[in-house]
Amino acid sequence: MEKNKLNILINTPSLANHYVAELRDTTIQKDSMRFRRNLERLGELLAYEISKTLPYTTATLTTPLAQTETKLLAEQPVLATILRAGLPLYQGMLNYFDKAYSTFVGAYRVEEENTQLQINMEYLASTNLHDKILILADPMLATGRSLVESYQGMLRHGKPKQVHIAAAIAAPEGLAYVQQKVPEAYIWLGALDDHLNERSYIVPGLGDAGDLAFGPKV
Ligand SMILES: O=c1cc[nH]c(=O)[nH]1
Repeated sequence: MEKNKLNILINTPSLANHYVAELRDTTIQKDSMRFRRNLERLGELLAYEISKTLPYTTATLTTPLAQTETKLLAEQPVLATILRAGLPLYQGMLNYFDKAYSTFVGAYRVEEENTQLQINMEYLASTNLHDKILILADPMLATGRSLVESYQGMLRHGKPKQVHIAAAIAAPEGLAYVQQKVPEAYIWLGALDDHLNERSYIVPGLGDAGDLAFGPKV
C-alpha cells in the first residue's frame, strides 16, 4: 500500500463529523457513557477505513445454496493502545478487527511547573510484533511524545512490517513529531486541530479524554 500516508476523516463529510462534534461538545461530554461510545464509534470508523488498505486473499465459502468467492483479510493486525484514555478508541477497533491480538502500554504525562512535559512509561504487555501489521490507537495526538515513546518501547517485541497510527484528534505539532520519528507510519485522524496550548492540550480539542471517559484523576 502506498496511498496517502495522512488520512483525516472529517475532511470528507460523513458520520465521523457527528462523532467528533459530539466528543467536543461540553454539554454532551457530561454523559461519560456517550463520550466513551463516541470514541468507540470513531475507532470503528477508523478501523473500517484502515481495513480498505490491508492485504486480502480470495477465499471460497459455502452458502446453503452454492459456493462463492470472497476476499478476506490475509492476516490480522495487532492493535495497540496507551492506557487509560486509549481504551474506548481501541475497543472500537477491536469490535471490527475482532480476531486481532493486542498490546497495551501504560504511559502518563507528568506536568510540573517550569519543566518540559515528562512522559513516564511503566507498563508494557505486548504480543509478538515481528513482521506484523501494527495499528496503534491513541485518542489525542498532542505532543506525540507518549505515542513515539510507546512505539519505541514496543519495538522490543519485534519490528512490525507496517505501522498505522490512529487518533481521534491531533495537533499539528504532534503530527509533525510523529511523522519525523516514525516516517514509516500511515496516520489516520478523526480531525486535525489548530494548535497545542501552553499545557500541551489540543485546541480546540475536547479537553482531557481520559478524565471525560473515566473520571478525573487525583
Ligand atoms: O488535549 C489533550 C491532549 C492530550 N490528552 C488529552 O486528553 N487532551
